[in-house]
Amino acid sequence: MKLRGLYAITDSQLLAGDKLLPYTEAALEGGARLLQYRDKSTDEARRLREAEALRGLCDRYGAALIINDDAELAARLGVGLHLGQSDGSLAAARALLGRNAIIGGTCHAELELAQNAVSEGASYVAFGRFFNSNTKPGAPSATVELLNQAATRFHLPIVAIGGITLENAPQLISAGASMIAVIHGLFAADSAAEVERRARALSALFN
Ligand SMILES: Cc1ncc(COP(=O)(O)OP(=O)(O)O)c(N)n1
Ligand SMILES: Cc1ncsc1CCOP(=O)(O)O
Ligand SMILES: [Mg+2]
Repeated sequence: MKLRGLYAITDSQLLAGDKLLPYTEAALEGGARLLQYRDKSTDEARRLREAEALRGLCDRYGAALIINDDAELAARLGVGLHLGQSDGSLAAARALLGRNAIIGGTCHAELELAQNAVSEGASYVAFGRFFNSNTKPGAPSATVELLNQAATRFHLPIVAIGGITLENAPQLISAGASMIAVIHGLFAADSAAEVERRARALSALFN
């Protein structure tokens, strides 16, 4: 699958109640190509159930599901994985999930972290946060200039994350982001119809 376009990431607070499935379906209907299940809870049974439901949705829309943090869950479902710097080894995840799995790594604002991720077999490297983030305000901040440098140096998809909206996304795409990963700017919405509208507008930036 070509890693380009909107990368939607779930949030257990924004999607509380019965919103997880209708809102993520709306994001997929609007054009999201990757969907990350990001749930920090320890309720294994619920996490498995929700991730299975999201895998079914992604299959229907020709998108790919990525599990945040949890290599075992990704292996169990046969889907992709995103790992941060403290979430375990990318190389071990690649060995576990196989050569075709989509595996991404957080690189904050450091090209050297991206170099390591590439060496360990990452499918994409993620930089950010680029703007003020409601979801993760304390994440290290990255600049558009860094994105330019990364795009010149690395020949694999580059994901930008952190405070991304329809207004500020174009500068990241111009600087070389292959995907924009969005939580609040997509899912902090009053209705599924609004999520779909936002996803469509964000996806159209890649046309
Ligand atoms: C696409 C993408 N990029 C970065 C992150 C952040 O991962 P991490 O640093 O492990 O932080 P948490 O998301 O686990 O809180 C991500 N999840 N997705
Ligand atoms: C997980 C993560 N890592 C860096 S910023 C961020 C949060 C992105 O969410 P939002 O789009 O709401 O800023
Ligand atoms: Mg993590």
